[in-house]
Amino acid sequence: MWCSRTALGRLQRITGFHRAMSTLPKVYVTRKVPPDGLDILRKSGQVQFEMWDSDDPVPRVELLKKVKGCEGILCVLTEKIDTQLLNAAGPNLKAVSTMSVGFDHLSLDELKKRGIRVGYTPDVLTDCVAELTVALLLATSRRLIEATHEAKTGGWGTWRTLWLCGHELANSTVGILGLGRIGVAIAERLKPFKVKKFIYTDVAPRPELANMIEAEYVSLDELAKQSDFLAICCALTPETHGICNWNLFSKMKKNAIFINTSRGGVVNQEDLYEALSTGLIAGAGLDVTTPEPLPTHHPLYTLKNCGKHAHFGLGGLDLLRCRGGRENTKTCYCQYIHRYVAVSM
Ligand SMILES: O=C(O)[C@H](O)CO
Repeated sequence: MWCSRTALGRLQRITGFHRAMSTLPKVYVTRKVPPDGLDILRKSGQVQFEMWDSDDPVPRVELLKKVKGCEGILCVLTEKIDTQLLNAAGPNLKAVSTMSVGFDHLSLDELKKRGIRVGYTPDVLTDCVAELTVALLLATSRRLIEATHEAKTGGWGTWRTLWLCGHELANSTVGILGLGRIGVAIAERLKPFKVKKFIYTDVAPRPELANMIEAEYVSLDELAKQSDFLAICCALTPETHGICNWNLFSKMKKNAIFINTSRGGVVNQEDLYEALSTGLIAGAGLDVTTPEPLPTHHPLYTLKNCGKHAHFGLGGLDLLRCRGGRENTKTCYCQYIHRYVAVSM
């Protein structure tokens, strides 16, 4: 059902001309978004919109039908905004806005070619992803998941000298692949654990960010060789797709802990499995995988040294986000939808 509040007087002030409700630009919202955000869209009087009112993704066939003739699409990261979808939407489409920090599900070249404006939500998750990365890093290096399992299944026998010994952050070198806001936020949180050195790699040095955490720029090879803990924080792009592969793992230290909170696609999972099962690296903490969720019979689930958070998948971030700062997140979403309305006109 298409909904709108015409607020025609306001609309006339903004646009300078009268537009009947039926001619208001159509926006398709591909997922249930927070009510406050939706209210902004509703009250703007600038658009009529329809929303897929569910927490589950809209089926592709339905999506292709619904976007037909729309001027705006407000989507989330499960919707591939590609040539097929843009063709289905047709020439009216002026703006696509995604409620996500990552935008690897958008075909940017195609959008650019068609002159369609793009919005996304940088910053809204910086703190929660940094917290989640630290949580995964500590859980993996301190073997919390393994220890809980042992305690619950009777494996906790007498005290043994080296049983379940973990890996210490104190005096360690922490590597960051892809230094952006999230990488900086992770380093800021890890610093009090007495980390000796932060190193990073990216397409080019980023001195303004690196200075904030006194991080040294190194090559990818050096990052692999020197890191005791390696946090993957890069965006998924054609260049980073599968960048964490055998070549990288084989250069890492045997005691290294690998943490991925970016996108599953940056990791070659077969290579990661080999690296973990043969003891090439000590452990991995994964928030993201390919696919999501990872099938329950996946080999990674059989490994003790793989602290997978992936059964939460991306929902895991939502969970933490709600715990960590619900109000703040709501505000950010609303600002974002506000921006969307501005962009769509
Ligand atoms: O890109 C994002 O916004 C996050 O990965 C969602 O959880």
